[in-house]
Amino acid sequence: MSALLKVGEVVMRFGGVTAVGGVSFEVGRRSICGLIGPNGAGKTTLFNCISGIYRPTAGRIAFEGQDITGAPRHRMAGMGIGRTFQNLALFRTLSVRDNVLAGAHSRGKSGFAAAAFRLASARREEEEAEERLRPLLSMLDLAGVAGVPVAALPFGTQKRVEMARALIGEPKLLLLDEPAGGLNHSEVDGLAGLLLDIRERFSLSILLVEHHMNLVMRVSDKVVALDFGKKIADGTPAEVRADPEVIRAYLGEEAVQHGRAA
Ligand SMILES: Nc1ncnc2c1ncn2[C@@H]1O[C@H](COP(=O)(O)OP(=O)(O)OP(=O)(O)O)[C@@H](O)[C@H]1O
Repeated sequence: MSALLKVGEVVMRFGGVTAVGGVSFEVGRRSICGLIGPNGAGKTTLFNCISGIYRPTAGRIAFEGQDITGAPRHRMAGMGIGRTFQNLALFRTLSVRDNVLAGAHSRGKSGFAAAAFRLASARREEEEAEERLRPLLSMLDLAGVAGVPVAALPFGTQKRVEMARALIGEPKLLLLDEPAGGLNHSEVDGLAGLLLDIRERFSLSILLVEHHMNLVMRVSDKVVALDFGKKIADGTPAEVRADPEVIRAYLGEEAVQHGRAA
């Protein structure tokens, strides 16, 4: 079966800066792919190309066999691609429940006009979203804070709200930008289990940009490593961890000579 996501020779330049210099990789169906690399390697830029925030300077991105290169970000949820943001993008004064339901609206197929006139199709979509809401909140341990404004919640909880908002649209691909950023040890442990559960429960694929190496290596089926905008490794976590280029990128030449793993 063909890959869910195919990134082909993607280039992204900002003026004279080549942030991504011709990167290709694939994400398989129902798989978890970690995207790693030192600061400035091009991870977020590539992520933004995939999620429609940037139109790549060159290259092709295909999702379920369809060319989505340069497709606008507001179409992503409808196509089956959900994402979270490094610095969270929630409606801070709204409740958890309303934030999560907002994710269902961005995916809605009946469109703005139908919603505005509350046509039957839009009403049905709302009812379906309400039905998905309860099990989703309980899976993400948010049921007890459903009515609480997001701003009043700890950062780790807010991150789960963002994940729930992406999941209520029932994506086939979930893009997570540094989900472990700002979490403590036990929260990262919980996150690892949660990501594996989400993959099983929703039969989806996850592409995750993450600095927390332990988490990436624990949950990923494969890992893609970038450095200076180029792919330097692509393989199982064990292969990538032992790759001399990866060790050099993270720890420098001396570490390679001493055979230290990243
Ligand atoms: N909008 C932009 N304009 C100019 N240069 C940019 C822009 N965005 C990113 N860059 C440059 O592109 C390179 C890659 O940046 P990017 O943020 O994608 O790396 P990253 O791997 O996500 O880094 P980090 O781990 O620190 O988030 C860097 O040199 C960065 O300075």
